[in-house]
Amino acid sequence: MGEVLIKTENLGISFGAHKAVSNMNLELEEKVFTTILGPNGAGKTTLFNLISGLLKPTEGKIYFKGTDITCLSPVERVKMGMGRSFQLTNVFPNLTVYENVRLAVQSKENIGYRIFVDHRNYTSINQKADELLEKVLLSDKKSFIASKLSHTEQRKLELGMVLALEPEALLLDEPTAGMAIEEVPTMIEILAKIKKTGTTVILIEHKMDMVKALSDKLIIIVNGMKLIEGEPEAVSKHPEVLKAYLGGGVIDGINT
Ligand SMILES: Nc1ncnc2c1ncn2[C@@H]1O[C@H](COP(=O)(O)OP(=O)(O)OP(=O)(O)O)[C@@H](O)[C@H]1O
Repeated sequence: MGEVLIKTENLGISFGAHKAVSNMNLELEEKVFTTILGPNGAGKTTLFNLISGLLKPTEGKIYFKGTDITCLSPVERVKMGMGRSFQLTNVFPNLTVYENVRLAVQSKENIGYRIFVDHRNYTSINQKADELLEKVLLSDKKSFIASKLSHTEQRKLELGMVLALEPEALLLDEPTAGMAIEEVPTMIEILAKIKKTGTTVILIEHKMDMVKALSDKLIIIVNGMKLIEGEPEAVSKHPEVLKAYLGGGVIDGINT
């Protein structure tokens, strides 16, 4: 078992009388690709919002590499090594693909506001930007204006920008949302490469091809609570999971 990177202890949040996430105890280990599954409204995105600091819990604690981060801001969590995609909100639409990624690399290097910078730094930034574009299969779109990209390409760009922050833990909320089914394999290819580098990925995803191809571990959430977790094969055969999803089709195909 690897080191626990993210841990939640009795984590919960209520919106008025509604408990969107409750009594959530998770241990997410480094280098493990974990997929969070659950029906619509189960609390998956809310859980991500809690982990990444966009929402403050009404109960419980969150730890990152053993440090209590419950009260830290999202930016402080990013600095500690947590990366999260934000559904295209971080892409600058009027800049080129290359400029977008360069800016993300620059922000990581913390030299964004320096006027006089050794040109060797720029060479290294350019090199990193090129590598990232290759990783997300966008090298051929480098000079395109971001707003002119297809939706799928924009999702890839967004991913490249999050990767520029070199996160140890990468939280991805439905990276294939809005994509045509034939475009899913390219996202699987990109995430498989990221997985190979040893990045810890926590994914929320409904597309079962993707879940099956990448997950080492599944966590099923229903009504804001963890129903079960474990290896995909075992989880998909668990009677409680079959009962919870009977007719829902949410886990169709995991064990085929
Ligand atoms: N800011 C908020 N205020 C009030 N209720 C909220 C808020 N955010 C989420 N909820 C509620 O919490 C519940 C969980 O929502 P959440 O978006 O986390 O579900 P989800 O599992 O991500 O669903 P989906 O798969 O549809 O994205 C829902 O009932 C939702 O309406």
